[in-house]
Amino acid sequence: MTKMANGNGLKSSSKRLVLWFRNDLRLHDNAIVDKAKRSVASGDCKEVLPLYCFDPRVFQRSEYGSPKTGVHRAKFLVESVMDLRERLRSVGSDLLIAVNKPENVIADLVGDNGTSVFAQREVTHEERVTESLVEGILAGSERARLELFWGATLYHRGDLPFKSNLRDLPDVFTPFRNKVEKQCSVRSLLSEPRAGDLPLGDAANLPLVKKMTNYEPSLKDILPGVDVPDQDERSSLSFRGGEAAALERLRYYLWDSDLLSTYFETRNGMVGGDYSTKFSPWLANGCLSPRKIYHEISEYERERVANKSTYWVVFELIWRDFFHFYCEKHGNSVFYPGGPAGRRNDWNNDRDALRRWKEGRTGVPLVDANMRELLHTGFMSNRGRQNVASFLALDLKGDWRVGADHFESLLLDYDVCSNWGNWVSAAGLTGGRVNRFNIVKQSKDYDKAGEYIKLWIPELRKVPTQYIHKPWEMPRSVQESSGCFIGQDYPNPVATSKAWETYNKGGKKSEKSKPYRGYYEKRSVRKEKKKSNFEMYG
Ligand SMILES: Cc1cc2nc3c(=O)[nH]c(=O)nc-3n(C[C@H](O)[C@H](O)[C@H](O)COP(=O)(O)OP(=O)(O)OC[C@H]3O[C@@H](n4cnc5c(N)ncnc54)[C@H](O)[C@@H]3O)c2cc1C
Repeated sequence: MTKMANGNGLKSSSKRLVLWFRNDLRLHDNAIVDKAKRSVASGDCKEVLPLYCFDPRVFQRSEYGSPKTGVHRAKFLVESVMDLRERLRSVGSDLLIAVNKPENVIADLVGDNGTSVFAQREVTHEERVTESLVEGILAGSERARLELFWGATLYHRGDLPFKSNLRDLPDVFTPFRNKVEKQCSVRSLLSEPRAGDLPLGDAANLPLVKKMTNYEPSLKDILPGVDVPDQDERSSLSFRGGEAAALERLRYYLWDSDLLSTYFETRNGMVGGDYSTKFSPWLANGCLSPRKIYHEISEYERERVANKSTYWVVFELIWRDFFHFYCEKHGNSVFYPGGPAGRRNDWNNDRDALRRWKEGRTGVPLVDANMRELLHTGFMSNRGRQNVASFLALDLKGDWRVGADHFESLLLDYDVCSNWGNWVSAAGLTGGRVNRFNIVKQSKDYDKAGEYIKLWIPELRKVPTQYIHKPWEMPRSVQESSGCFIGQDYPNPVATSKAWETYNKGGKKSEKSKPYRGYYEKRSVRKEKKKSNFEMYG
């Protein structure tokens, strides 16, 4: 008998299973659910206690002073957890919910006849520390243990064509993609539980279990003193957490709208819900399995059309896998100032510039519009993320970790590997190529008429298109007629780059212009195209 069991009177005649949900808030294609189902079916256990803990450490302030989880993501998370409970109830189970550290809660749930705790394995520092703390607690009992399962990626960790410690995992995407596509296949989906597959058993009557299954979490419990803002009407999508909403979005994007078939052409947009899949918040919380998306796309390709667009969503999911495995390989160095490349730390700490970047007041419209969208909604397009990250790290030379931390705080789809991996890459610290974006060129290419800029920067609404990408060049008379005085209604740019001058005011490219004709991405596409039609920076 364990100390924990004695303390809490959780006596039971059968072996208990605690399903500790983390970033896997779904019933479909879920490794821990599948294993639990099989343990029950084989008679190995009769009590399954699904559990979710709102860990207070995840809601504290970061070392940079930001709330680690901002209000938009916290709301999405509560919705996701509540949806999981609904789905568990629909199969005759329930979800125990606590606002407490997992190691404390799990200690209280250990039964006196043996307990296994199943959880999805994570790869980054803080998550692994929590795993060790749970392990430490269970080590006090001979008959309790933690079992970790792989479940976050498209390709299973165990199927990778690399050494088990990932030392030979390529540090750049293309060789990684080539190898996994050639040598691995995506596993089939794990089946969902049916009624009775996950019985609470006798444990259902325990006071502690009753208390936790009756508990309805609210945002006030996990983020005390923080009010939930109304949804901004300019939001690209009305994101709602949970597996049900995730599957709805999947159905909409593939089957109801056929948007999948044009993804390649639309994916660089910035306005509205349809330009890209918007699967990321659900993927990050595990409400949607990447394998589910993959198999659904295969079905779509069989039934409707298979083209570059249908492939490209899978390609993006491989990017997601790449950063997951990259972060596992490189460990804590992805959080260091010099990144895995170990470059000397020469990032500046101009607080005013960093603050202006965060608030969307740099005076560079494409950057500001994106930063304001993030602040108000918790979302930003991939195009936007690439640009604001490049601007911070390579134009302002600001400490990229402040940027990554700000994203961590605000993003609805924050995923430790996708975020820190993309940031370390944007800062040029992976050892691979450095993608410095020409912000003005990008603005002209992807927001030609300034529709996106005007949506998020009302001060610029009357500015003629000719000046919308570089308002600091507006003559005084135009500032007057558009009701926007630079330095007064809208700031002077915190930084500019010589490269931005390489395009004429009308938006035409100056043929003689140096120092980087076109932005890096285009050049790399041309180079990569020689190898494959499907190669491009994601
Ligand atoms: C600085 C920076 C930080 C980022 N932080 C995150 C993050 O915290 N969480 C996150 O999910 N994505 C992050 N991304 C990647 C990407 O911007 C988002 O996944 C994408 O914008 C989400 O929108 P979507 O679901 O419509 O993507 P789609 O274009 O529809 O792509 C489909 C899916 O592929 C995956 N994906 C696409 N691009 C990438 C990429 N570059 N890296 C990893 N996965 C990718 C995502 O899971 C996405 O949902 C970041 C990118 C940058 C440049």
